[in-house]
Amino acid sequence: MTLIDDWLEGVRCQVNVEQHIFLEIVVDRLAVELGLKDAGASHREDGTEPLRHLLHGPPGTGKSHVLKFVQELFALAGLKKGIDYQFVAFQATNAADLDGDTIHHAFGWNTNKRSFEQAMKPEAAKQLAYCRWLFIDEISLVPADLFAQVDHCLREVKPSADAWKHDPLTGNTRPLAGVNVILVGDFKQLPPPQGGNLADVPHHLRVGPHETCKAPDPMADAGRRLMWEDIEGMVELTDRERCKDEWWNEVTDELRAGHLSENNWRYLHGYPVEGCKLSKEERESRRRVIDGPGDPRLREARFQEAPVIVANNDAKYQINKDRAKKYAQDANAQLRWSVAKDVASTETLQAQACDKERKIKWLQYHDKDTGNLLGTLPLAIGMKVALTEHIDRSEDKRLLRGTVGIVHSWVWEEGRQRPSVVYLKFEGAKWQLEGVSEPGVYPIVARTADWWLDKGRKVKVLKVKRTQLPLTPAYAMTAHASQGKTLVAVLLDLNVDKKMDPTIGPVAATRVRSRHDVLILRPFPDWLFQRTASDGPELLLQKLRGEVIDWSAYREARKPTASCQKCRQLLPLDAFEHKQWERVRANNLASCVTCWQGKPPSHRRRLEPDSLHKHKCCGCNTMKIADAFPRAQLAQPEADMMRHCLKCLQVKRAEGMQCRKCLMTKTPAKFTPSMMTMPAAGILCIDCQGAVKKQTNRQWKGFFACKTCCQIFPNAVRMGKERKQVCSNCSSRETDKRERGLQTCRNKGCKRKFADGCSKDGKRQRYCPECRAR
Ligand SMILES: Nc1ncnc2c1ncn2[C@@H]1O[C@H](COP(=O)(O)OP(=O)(O)OP(=O)(O)O)[C@@H](O)[C@H]1O
Repeated sequence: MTLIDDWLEGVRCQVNVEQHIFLEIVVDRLAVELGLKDAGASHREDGTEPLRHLLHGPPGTGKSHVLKFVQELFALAGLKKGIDYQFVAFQATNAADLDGDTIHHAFGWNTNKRSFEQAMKPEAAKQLAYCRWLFIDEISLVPADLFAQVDHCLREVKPSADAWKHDPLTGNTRPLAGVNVILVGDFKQLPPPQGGNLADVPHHLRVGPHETCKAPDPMADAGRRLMWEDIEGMVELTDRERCKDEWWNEVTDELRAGHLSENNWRYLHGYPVEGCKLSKEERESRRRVIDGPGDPRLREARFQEAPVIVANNDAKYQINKDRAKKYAQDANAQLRWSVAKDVASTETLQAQACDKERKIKWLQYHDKDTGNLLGTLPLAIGMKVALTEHIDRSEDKRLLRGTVGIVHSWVWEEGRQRPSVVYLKFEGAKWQLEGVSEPGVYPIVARTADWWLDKGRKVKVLKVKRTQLPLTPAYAMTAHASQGKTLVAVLLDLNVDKKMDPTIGPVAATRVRSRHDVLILRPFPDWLFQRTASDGPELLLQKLRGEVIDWSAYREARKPTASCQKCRQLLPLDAFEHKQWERVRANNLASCVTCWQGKPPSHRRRLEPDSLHKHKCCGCNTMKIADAFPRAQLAQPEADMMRHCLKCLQVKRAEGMQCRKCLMTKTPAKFTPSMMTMPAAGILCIDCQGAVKKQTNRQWKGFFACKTCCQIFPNAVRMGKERKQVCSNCSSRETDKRERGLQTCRNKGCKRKFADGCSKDGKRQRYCPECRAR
């Protein structure tokens, strides 16, 4: 038994079973590489291949926790951090928590640019040339294009002589240049704000082998391909270690799945729940939405210091300022404002007046627009502040962006707008600087950064230099910044914009150990957290678990196909015009755009967001977009339990359909084609349709004639008002909503409604008066 085997046995009591399985895999690979074990004796199928694994699990299952043991193991094995192995994360705060580095710094890249041409700093390239292990934490936040760049750079810097770079059988360079890469995170948490989500389905799987169109972002697609094809295995952690509160775990699981139940939503708000048998105390403990600023729970010590987790930077900026003022008031400390100094460049001075008034306006700009330096920074002794820049990357200190400290003291000369130095105290730090009285105290001085007034332009010209302390009050943080953290208590704002990713909710709510550590600052609508996120993460996990995925069914669910009556080709829905696809949805023959217009379309039809909304088919149990279902199936009563997609209906009804009038089961040939898509209660055979037609109007009781398709149906599928009766096949959004005398402007960017009118030559106007005037 080797030393590392002993170590593995020793840590068994400090990690759970699943975490131990992961450590066993790492130990196994390490033993093979160190020559302590023969590759043939490895537990893995192919012991000679480098390890490319994913450590996945919901929030608080101890993914980062287990990485600390890996660091311990590597130190024991004599591996050097930064040379033999690297622990990296995309966000500086996650890197600091891990005692690691940011991906950008480890790879020596500039943070502003992302391209294959971006040159690495020579020192970073030298270090990576020896690297055998790369651990990337919070992988869901890593942009797909950046991951492709990681692969590209590793291939570049690894020397050809590296024993692991090439596959000895094929001679090809291995993915990620043969480095052992462990990705750690949860793809059901927040995706990166830009650069593409790694868990999204790669282009070739999404469009299928017969499509020739290129991926919209080839670099992001390269990253996704690497993730989907070259990461070979996964260890899934499921035991919640951070939070043992069962009810709170149930709520966060519901938020995560996008199915917040009505009962739990009502409990959170303190609304009555029908049939609730819980004790008064239990119900009260479930009420997490506060009554208002006067709620006594806000005065509890843990919530006085708790950060507010918000969706975006604007809210963070405002809350930080307000709470800094409140802190100074409550602590009876003097609040002083450090005012930034802005110096406009010559180009800016030539372009606009940079007088006092303008500069005061600049001070109110968001720090994200002003080089991460606040215009006015509130400061009080004892106040919590966070760094907005990396201050000290040294191994023992790791004072990276986002690290929180407390204002210890400052040197502020009379009449100056900024202190010359602010001393911050970092709790728990063991280091002590020379000439400083206490451990963990670090001097922060003002920095200068450039920002641009014309930030949105391709070539920025209007530069301003800002000097300010790289600090911000630390009373609020975005959900992105909170990901990966364990916090004592949090205040949440869940009433987010509907355009925000719904995963904001579960990420923010899972930072604490129990429901008692959370307060929600205002009521929120339940539907915000009843929206499912993209299906990519679940499919990726299925693939890594080794489950078989039916990709053609996946494609059919996203983009149903139909054959064109003229060219007889099987084409996706965006190859048909809207009206023609509506015919497909009613099981009628339809023509593709090319055959309909007589020439190929200049572009594919863009689908309406409503038609992309997914529904579950009760036949094949697959989530499919609305356009994959006949309108009649979506419009029927209790559609959730009854609806069937076009494909399932065709299979189901091929054998026979029962007529509602004569109650006989007949072959589909005895019905008009559109009867195939009707709910069972709306089916009438051709003979019975004829029989009803022959009756006088008074005897039509129970039946009606559709005003659009003129067929006779049982009343069960009647839609619309008295004089506009249509069948549920023909009912469409537009029919009901169209307003008489108004038409929509054809300009795609406008789409304004305007009163019908004709031009002087008698032709109907296509554009609204504003667009015509332009
Ligand atoms: N086996 C364990 N025994 C005791 N405590 C544990 C164990 N595993 C994790 N923890 C504790 O649970 C908390 C959450 O762990 P950790 O931050 O590693 O979770 P995570 O899966 O990385 O969460 P997130 O997805 O939010 O980043 C930490 O305080 C950690 O110390």
